[in-house]
Amino acid sequence: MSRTFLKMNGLGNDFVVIETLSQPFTPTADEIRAIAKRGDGGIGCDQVIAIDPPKAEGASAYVRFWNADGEEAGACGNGTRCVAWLLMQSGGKSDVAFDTVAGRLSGVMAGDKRVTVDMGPPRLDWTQIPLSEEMDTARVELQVGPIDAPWVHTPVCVSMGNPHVVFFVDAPVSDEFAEKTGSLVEHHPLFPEGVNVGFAHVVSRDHIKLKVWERGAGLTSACGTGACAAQVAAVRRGLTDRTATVEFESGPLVIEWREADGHVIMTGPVALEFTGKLPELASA
Ligand SMILES: N[C@H](CCC[C@H](N)C(=O)O)C(=O)O
Repeated sequence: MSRTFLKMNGLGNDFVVIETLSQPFTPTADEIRAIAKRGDGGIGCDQVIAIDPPKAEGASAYVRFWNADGEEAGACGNGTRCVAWLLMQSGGKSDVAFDTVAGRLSGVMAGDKRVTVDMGPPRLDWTQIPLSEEMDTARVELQVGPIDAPWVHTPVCVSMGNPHVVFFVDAPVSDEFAEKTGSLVEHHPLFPEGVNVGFAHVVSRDHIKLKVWERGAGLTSACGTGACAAQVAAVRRGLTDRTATVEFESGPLVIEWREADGHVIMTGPVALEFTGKLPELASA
């Protein structure tokens, strides 16, 4: 039986979203890679997302994320907004909650095709990123490039249910720089589960320009959890106030690291590109 999918994106970070209510979806890594492949028979996306039946009271669904390289990811902020929007649209609701491996997330409508999601609290201890050795995650001993003149150094690490390392840079970086440097850091031994690599330029106390090299997906147009991590990192360093616009070349997200409960609240757009039928998958 072939499955329907929805092709969606958040600021160009794109997803193949599969509803598995009628038939369980247990893809192999190869099958995820085949779906995510751009061209050569693939649909092409940064992440694949499955919306499964709920497992717990109060949740509308259980949601799983895979990167284009076939590996599961614990969180996906732009994807979370897209899933929240889909569940609210199909349920005729203006708010929704669903579960992921990283915990319960919730969303509310914030305008036409705009969604605010509560991404939960950041995890800040070295064991929660995780790092391979004990370190102060607000000033991580890591540098990239020549020893005496590193290209980037002393980042902040934050987990939003997935690992992020944020380097603060004096000016927005080029795609080439993000690819060269991000690909070196993604699998650095300091990050036993790999890491998403953000390059954040703080414009003012409420404005960050960000570019992210994503674990398992490479350079993407935008990264929601990366934006959350960059804002948390900037607040930890005293560089921004609690709410900031985190701007990608493809557009902005508004991120608040809420004082009251420590949760990170993200607001941004969702886009539905098209729907289609997945090619027959052997195991899924
Ligand atoms: N694009 C996603 C991030 C996916 C993170 C994934 N690359 C990982 O391995 O954690 C977002 O909007 O948050």
